[in-house]
Amino acid sequence: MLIRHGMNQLTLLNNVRNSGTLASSSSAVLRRQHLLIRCLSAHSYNSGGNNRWQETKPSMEADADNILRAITPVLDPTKHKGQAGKVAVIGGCREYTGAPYFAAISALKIVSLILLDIALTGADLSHVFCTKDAAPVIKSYSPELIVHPILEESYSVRDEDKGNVSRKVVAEVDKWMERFDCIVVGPGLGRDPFLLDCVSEIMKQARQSNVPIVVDGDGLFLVTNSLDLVSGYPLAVLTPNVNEYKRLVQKVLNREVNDQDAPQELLSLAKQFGGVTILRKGKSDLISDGQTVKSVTIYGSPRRCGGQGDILSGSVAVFLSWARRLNLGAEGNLGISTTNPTVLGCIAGSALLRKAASLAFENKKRSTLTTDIIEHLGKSLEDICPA
Ligand SMILES: NC(=O)C1=CN([C@@H]2O[C@H](COP(=O)(O)OP(=O)(O)OC[C@H]3O[C@@H](n4cnc5c(N)ncnc54)[C@H](O)[C@@H]3O)[C@@H](O)[C@H]2O)[C@@H](O)CC1
Ligand SMILES: Nc1ncnc2c1ncn2[C@@H]1O[C@H](COP(=O)(O)OP(=O)(O)OP(=O)(O)O)[C@@H](O)[C@H]1O
Ligand SMILES: [Mg+2]
Repeated sequence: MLIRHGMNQLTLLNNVRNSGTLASSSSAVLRRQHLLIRCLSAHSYNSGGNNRWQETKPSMEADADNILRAITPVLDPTKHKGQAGKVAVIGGCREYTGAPYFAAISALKIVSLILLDIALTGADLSHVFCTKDAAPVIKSYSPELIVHPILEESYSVRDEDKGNVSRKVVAEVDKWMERFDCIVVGPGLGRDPFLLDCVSEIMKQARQSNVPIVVDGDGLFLVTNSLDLVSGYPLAVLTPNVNEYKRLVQKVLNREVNDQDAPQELLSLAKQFGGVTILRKGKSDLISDGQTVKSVTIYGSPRRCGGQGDILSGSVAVFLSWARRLNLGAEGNLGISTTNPTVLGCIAGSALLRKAASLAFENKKRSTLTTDIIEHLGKSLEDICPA
């Protein structure tokens, strides 16, 4: 019965997707999909209630599989380059070249999964803006990524040149900004003060252009020290790990992390940030936009190899772009919580990564590496959303 119910939902969603873009679908189809999404979001931890974490924990779990099916576009032979989504990663410096690669290649792999002919359509989908030292290394990992060696660290710029160099860096990224569906700021960015100043300007430009921003890694270090960069921006997503979350709570809520009431604390943090979406990574991933809290507890992997967070940030960038295109809530009759594309993107990204990590661990056990998990992203999506 459960299987049949799942298949009916899948058929419904596939029908919706096959009927073309949502904009061109009939309003009846739209309403059906909205109803489904509303059902998916019916159980959540809402800011209005007095519920406590312990009481609501089971019902907070997002129906991640159905959300993934709802927001993943169908394989479409008519799609041309760029229509599947374009993501840019701002990160990569002398110390870290793996992190931006993991984020960018994950985004590219997921986007490619909905394109029939990657040779014709897959190029130019995933960009990396990094320092000059990091660029040749990142390029050598993958010829499919477009790598821009434009960021500068303090050691390579004289004080008197900093103004000019900064303007050049920002203009170079801005040239591309309109083409991106989302930017990911921070994987392997490092913490050089001059570089971070330039990245602050890039974030301001993205915000001005209404481009969603996923902030991870050292981007969170930057944001924790300059809250205004994302505060009140509904298209911002923060993806803190345990340390990054601790620093955010200390800075914004002015107290230590309280694990006894994790959902309420996350809700307060997102609210205090003016409605940005925060994905708190951990044994289970918790997601809040200040209105609602959802959890993803799908079994992942017991291996904690570095780089899984980077896969997550690249994946969230793609899924939130797809969710945004659905224009959920356009008819104004939806529940507010999980119709937020940034929340949907986080749920989908988290679920996909955890499933891929679990598949990789089945094969590689203790020797599982981040690259093995990336190899399983395709199967992980295929299992939920068959082509
Ligand atoms: N293979 C790679 O290239 C990887 C790089 N990563 C990147 O590594 C960076 C750090 O991420 P973590 O998750 O380790 O972050 P954490 O916040 O857990 O930092 C790790 C430790 O290093 C210290 N630290 C880091 N940079 C510092 C600096 N410039 N000055 C002083 N202290 C510093 C922190 O205070 C902390 O004690 C991020 O940019 C992240 O994206 C990770 O994503 C893992 C994979
Ligand atoms: N204890 C855990 N058990 C199961 N899964 C976990 C656990 N901790 C984190 N994860 C999963 O791993 C993913 C990455 O989280 P993690 O905390 O490792 O990020 P990170 O430290 O930023 O990673 P990175 O090394 O890429 O910087 C999250 O989506 C989360 O679901
Ligand atoms: Mg990280």
